[in-house]
Amino acid sequence: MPEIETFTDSAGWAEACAARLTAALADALAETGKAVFAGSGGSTPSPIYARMAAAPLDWSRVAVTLIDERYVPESSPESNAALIRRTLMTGPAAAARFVPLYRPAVTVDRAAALAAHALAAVAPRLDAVLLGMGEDGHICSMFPDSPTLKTLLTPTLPPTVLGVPAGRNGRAPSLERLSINLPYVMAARRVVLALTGAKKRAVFEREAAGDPAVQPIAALLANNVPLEVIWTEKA
Ligand SMILES: O=C1O[C@H](COP(=O)(O)O)[C@@H](O)[C@H](O)[C@H]1O
Repeated sequence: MPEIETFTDSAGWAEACAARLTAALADALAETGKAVFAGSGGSTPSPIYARMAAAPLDWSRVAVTLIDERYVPESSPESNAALIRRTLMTGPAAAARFVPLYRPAVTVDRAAALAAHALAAVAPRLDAVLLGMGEDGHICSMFPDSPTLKTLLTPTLPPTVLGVPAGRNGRAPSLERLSINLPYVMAARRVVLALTGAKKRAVFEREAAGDPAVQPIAALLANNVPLEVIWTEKA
């Protein structure tokens, strides 16, 4: 079980997450002259993004992408791209280049192939990754019960982006999705998992000990992803 770094205040939690991620981007900029950040969507990361946006990085040399996306255009309130543009890519950070996962293609699988191609051109390796986790244990768009889960969790594939179908019979996800796969996370320079709330902490602790073939968190740990788990009771 990895250490869960615990913060009693949400500001300290957001600050700690942002500091780890921007330090990884600064290291990459110093070593290679460029850096790639992949962020999560959902309700958790906005305070982290607000703090990252204030970091004194040369954002013009940073590429920003997503760990997963709903298969919707940026005009949709479900769009993770819209969230990250609004909360991270502001002020000096607006100079960063955004690499979207969503593409208005004929199918979600075709869109995933186009996104994988675009991402590979700028990011054979991600320098800083911010993961979130749903209360059902999904990370990225690796949903328990999804037919794409096994492929997304196969550690021997090359890093790529895959289409994820909507769940059937009321199961998550409600929309088609796009997701990076486990090898992208495994190859990353630094990976932060930002958790909030007692329920997610309990899910994490339970899933960490689970079957890596069907539980994303267990798969990350089994494949030695250097996960930095940072938790606070309330965001
Ligand atoms: O659908 C998603 O959910 C997870 C968790 O979201 P949250 O609202 O519980 O913070 C998120 O990490 C992922 O990027 C997003 O697409």
